[in-house]
Amino acid sequence: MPSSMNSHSQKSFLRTEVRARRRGMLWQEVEAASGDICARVNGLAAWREARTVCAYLSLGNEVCTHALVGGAVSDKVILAPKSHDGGRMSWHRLRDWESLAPGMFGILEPPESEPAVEPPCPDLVLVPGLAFDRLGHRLGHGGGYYDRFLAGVSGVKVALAYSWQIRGDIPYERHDICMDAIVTEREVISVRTSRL
Ligand SMILES: Nc1nc2c(c(=O)[nH]1)N(C=O)[C@@H](CNc1ccc(C(=O)N[C@@H](CCC(=O)O)C(=O)O)cc1)CN2
Ligand SMILES: Nc1ncnc2c1ncn2[C@@H]1O[C@H](COP(=O)(O)OP(=O)(O)OP(=O)(O)O)[C@@H](O)[C@H]1O
Repeated sequence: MPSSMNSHSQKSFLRTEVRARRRGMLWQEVEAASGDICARVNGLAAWREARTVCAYLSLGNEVCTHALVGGAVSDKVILAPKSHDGGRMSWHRLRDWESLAPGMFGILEPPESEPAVEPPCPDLVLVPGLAFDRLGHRLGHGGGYYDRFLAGVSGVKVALAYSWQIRGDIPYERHDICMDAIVTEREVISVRTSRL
């Protein structure tokens, strides 16, 4: 990446590269790695002990959260987001998979009948992203959705990523919120061990 770029241009440059690589993954790769990643999440005390979890619902070739989240709806309060204009998300109880329908961005969202939980106060948040570094910096799609939300969250922030999404060259800015851990198919990267 050209080092003369400012962090805004560097982010756009990296987004294009990472999106293309992720779109090129085979579904078998997505499934296999997602299974390994979710098994690692299941092994974390922070996950097992969490009563309320804010979880992203995966789209396309993102690390698939459907099995992990679907398996937890009976013993945790799972909150899933609805995206709104202006980079904001509201969080709604996920009760059953059948009631979900694609919303903005084509991502599955809870129905209008499910009221927003405000504030959501999660013990743990499952965070999506395009790329991360080992210090917990995150590159997202650029809407500021997760930065805005996470700025007010005190629960443990756990990102899910393929090991190739861990890089040393993530541009970051003051508003970017760091992850507490990043779980890949190969390892759990604990940025702040005390929180896991
Ligand atoms: N699952 C999920 N929910 C999220 C995010 C996210 O990254 N993942 N976002 C985080 O900010 C916000 C929405 N922003 C988004 C912006 C662009 C794309 C997108 O273009 N995704 C795919 C294409 C998906 C497909 O295959 O149809 C891509 O990366 O190629 C997704 C979400 C809020 N909710
Ligand atoms: N806490 C915040 N309050 C207000 N604006 C914010 C906040 N965090 C980020 N933003 C704004 O959101 C925009 C996008 O930020 P950034 O490029 O870091 O997004 P991202 O983390 O890649 O996106 P996303 O969270 O949607 O995946 C920026 O213009 C930034 O100023």
